[in-house]
Amino acid sequence: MTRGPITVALVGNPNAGKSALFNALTGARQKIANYPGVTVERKAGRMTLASGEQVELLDLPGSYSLDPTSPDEAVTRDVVLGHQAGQRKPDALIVVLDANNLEQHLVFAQEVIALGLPTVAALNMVDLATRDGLVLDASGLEAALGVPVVETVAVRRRGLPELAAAVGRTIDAHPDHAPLPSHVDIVERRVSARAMAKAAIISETRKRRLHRGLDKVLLHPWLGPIILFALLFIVFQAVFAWATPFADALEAGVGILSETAMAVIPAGIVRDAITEGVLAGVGSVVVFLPQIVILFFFILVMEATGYMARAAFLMDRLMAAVGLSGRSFIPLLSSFACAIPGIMATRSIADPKDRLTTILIAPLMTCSARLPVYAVIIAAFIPQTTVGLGIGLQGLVLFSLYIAGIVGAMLVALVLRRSVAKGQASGFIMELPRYQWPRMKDIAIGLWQRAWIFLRRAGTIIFMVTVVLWLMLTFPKAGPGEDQIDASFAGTLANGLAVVVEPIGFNRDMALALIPAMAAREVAVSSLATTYAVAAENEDEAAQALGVQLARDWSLPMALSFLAWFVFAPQCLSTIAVAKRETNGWKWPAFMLAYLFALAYIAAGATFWIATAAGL
Ligand SMILES: Nc1nc2c(ncn2[C@@H]2O[C@H](COP(=O)(O)OP(=O)(O)OP(=O)(O)O)[C@@H](O)[C@H]2O)c(=O)[nH]1
Ligand SMILES: [Mg+2]
Repeated sequence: MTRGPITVALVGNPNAGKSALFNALTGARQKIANYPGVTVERKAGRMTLASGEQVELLDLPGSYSLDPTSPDEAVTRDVVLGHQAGQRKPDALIVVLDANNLEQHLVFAQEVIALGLPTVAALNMVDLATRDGLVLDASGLEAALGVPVVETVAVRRRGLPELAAAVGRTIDAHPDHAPLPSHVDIVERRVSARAMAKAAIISETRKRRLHRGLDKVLLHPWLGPIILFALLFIVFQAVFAWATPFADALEAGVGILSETAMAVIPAGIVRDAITEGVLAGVGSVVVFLPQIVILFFFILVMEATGYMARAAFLMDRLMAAVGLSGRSFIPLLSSFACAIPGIMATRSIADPKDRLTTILIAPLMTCSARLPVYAVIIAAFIPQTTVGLGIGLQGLVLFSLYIAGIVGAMLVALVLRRSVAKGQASGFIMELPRYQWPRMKDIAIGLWQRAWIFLRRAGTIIFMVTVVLWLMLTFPKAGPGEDQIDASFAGTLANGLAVVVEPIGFNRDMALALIPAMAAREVAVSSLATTYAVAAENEDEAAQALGVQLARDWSLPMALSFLAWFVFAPQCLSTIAVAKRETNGWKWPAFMLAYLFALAYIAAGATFWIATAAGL
């Protein structure tokens, strides 16, 4: 039998080091990088076997299965099965395994070996395994897989002659290709991958074992989500419990500034602008700095330790259930800071409908700008009691608001994926980073950045909007016996809007806060503070904390309905603008605006009427 030029193909999971091996074996310069999905098409090169025979070597895109979920995986399947036009089935395969992720990589390796082509396994990246204290048994693995296993370090060219020799021997030993019937399904392959990976370990350091044990618990199908939920719960408890002394100190500081302004600035418009607008308004927002810092402290620690990637892994299943892929997790997670970077991060999502859905639900993740709004209302209306087990009621309510946003987002995604953004969930497998202790310096820098963003917002947009609002509340001046707010420009507008929001329990002052809050969420707090300061009959009343004034003027159902509104209401105008840029038009931002307003209206209304009916 005559053979054409012999073709050997490199296959394996993404990021196994196939392209690095390809370059080392052929002298080519294929792009390699430390993330999955670098190679997206087949590339050919020449390599020389020990016999001096020249063979064609193919570098293929990484793949998790011969049952492809993406176009690049389809390339691999077509080449390996000989379905590629103008290309024979390869004469041999080199399946590349990452020694550090053996269990995961062996799943696909078994599927490849079952094809029955002459196959050699390259146990790659053994240098990293050795560094981490993992020693593997290549010959044991060879017996388990039924194909030669050669240890390699592609980037140091180690094991390459041995690999080429093994390939030559295997081709000679298998003159024809008789596919083995394969009755093994993916679940069985996973089980045997786990057994083989375990059996292949000769020795492992305690640290590595500890990390694996940690993953067993944290990624456990039901224990993992419970731990994640519990952790988040603790975070929100801490946001209230730890922040209180700092927030009180800041509030006292703002109070002192206000008194000083009263004392040194002669009565008049300038003093009012400073005390009612800047100090009452902007000051009421700045006092939430501690809460923001504490929330981001936890987020940064979870990211730095490697836990956040595991949370994404856990969430993948939930996301798939609503038709989203785990790729949406990171954009949605960033949206907890702010929807703008979140929406921009959706660029990493390949599927356009997946991406659109993620953009549309990103505003439902509770951005940090909403934290002051939640915190001020909760502090004013929810008693500082515990509900047993030392669980604070205030933290619990805050946690529920975040959960309400997430649940809302999942439900909306479910609907969107069955209507305007119809599509199937695509699979998502990610490499999990190593666990490590967070570096305090990195955390400190991250916190400083978040704090600075918050303070800069307070000093710019929140400041400007509040001052404009103060002007609109102060003019025109009320006649004798007239209410200053009702007489003002802002009050006139608010009274108009109040007609629309009255059915959901909002009063004039709440309606008034809604419009400027479109510029930045926190402005809802500063505008309430400014409104009450302007409306105050005397200086003592004006000096009262915002919380006291809210508790006096609002009922509990009103407060709850205001909270419900902010869970769903569309975010700031910048978010809408980014959505327009990322979707190339006004259609989707308009849709987003409409559905979020509708949801907010319904949720706030339902909350108000249910709370009222319950006698709260
Ligand atoms: N330390 C070490 N690094 C390696 C080794 N082999 C590959 N790498 C690195 O691993 C990363 C992934 O290598 P690639 O060759 O791009 O992986 P690939 O399998 O082609 O990945 P895809 O094209 O995404 O499927 C790169 O950063 C390589 O430098 C190795 O043996 N040791
Ligand atoms: Mg590659």
